[in-house]
Amino acid sequence: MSTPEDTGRSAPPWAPAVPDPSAAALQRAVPAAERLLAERGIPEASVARLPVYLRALRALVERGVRTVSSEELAAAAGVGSAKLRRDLSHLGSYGVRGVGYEVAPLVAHVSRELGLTQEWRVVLVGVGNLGRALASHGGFAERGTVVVGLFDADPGVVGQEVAGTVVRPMADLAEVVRSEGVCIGVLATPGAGAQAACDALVAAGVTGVLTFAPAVLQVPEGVDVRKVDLASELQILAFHEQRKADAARGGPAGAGAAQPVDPVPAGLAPRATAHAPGHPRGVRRRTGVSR
Ligand SMILES: NC(=O)c1ccc[n+]([C@@H]2O[C@H](COP(=O)([O-])OP(=O)(O)OC[C@H]3O[C@@H](n4cnc5c(N)ncnc54)[C@H](O)[C@@H]3O)[C@@H](O)[C@H]2O)c1
Repeated sequence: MSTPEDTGRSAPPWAPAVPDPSAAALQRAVPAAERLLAERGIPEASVARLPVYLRALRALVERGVRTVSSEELAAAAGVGSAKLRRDLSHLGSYGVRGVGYEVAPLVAHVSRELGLTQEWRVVLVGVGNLGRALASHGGFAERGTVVVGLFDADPGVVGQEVAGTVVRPMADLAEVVRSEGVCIGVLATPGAGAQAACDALVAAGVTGVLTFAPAVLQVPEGVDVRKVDLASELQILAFHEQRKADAARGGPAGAGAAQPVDPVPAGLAPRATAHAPGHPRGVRRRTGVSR
């Protein structure tokens, strides 16, 4: 692939396009990553790498670095430089030959594309061990999100103060989502209560759900679910450790080497972010694989 960096094409204008009213409405209603996928046709894998680039770029800003080559930035982000150039070119962001990328403008550009220049208001449902830890996590604000409500179904939990916020009953959820302009909900309930809590979030008007619960959630078309699954991630690592151990013993699994007790299903390959566009409208979508 001939890259603009190689051909010396200059950087595009950084100024944001003036949004028309419908685009502005869409921006409020739909998570930024979905916009990148749906409107711009940017591959999901590329969108998923943008936060990684942003983290690496922010570290460069903190070190006072003003420009960075694609090779340096790719190394900092842990990807190949050709992939990085291709990903950033999807945003219309091209390095300049002999200079690379200007760091600060690129931070602003990627942040804007990821919707991080606006504040995303989030509610959290399920204020147990994990929910309390998440609510107390200070990193949300740095990433452009702010938790505006904590909710739980247990009357014994409702009314407690967690990280400076009083836990509210589920009956208040719809009102808070509406009045605070919330479009993202975080689920930290046990698996058994997850679908009911997810349904409550969706009924309240939430269109993006981040779930930590070990459950397959069903949501209507137009609602995005991302699943954080610690157990599966560990299982994937264990699978790869097993393969490395097999290779070190000089043969593939099966040549006398121990087999994984519970091999990782193909759909759980590392970084699997299957995007399944084009679901028939109105059909509830299963979310066994994180989107
Ligand atoms: N994904 C991960 O990496 C990861 C890591 C740790 C825990 N977890 C999962 O997170 C979940 C929470 O774990 P925990 O240790 O905090 O559990 P917990 O029992 O301490 O807390 C769960 C809370 O959810 C509330 N709840 C249950 N059903 C509800 C519903 N329908 N609506 C609203 N609130 C409801 C309960 O009242 C409780 O306060 C579990 O499913 C656990 O498996 C996931």
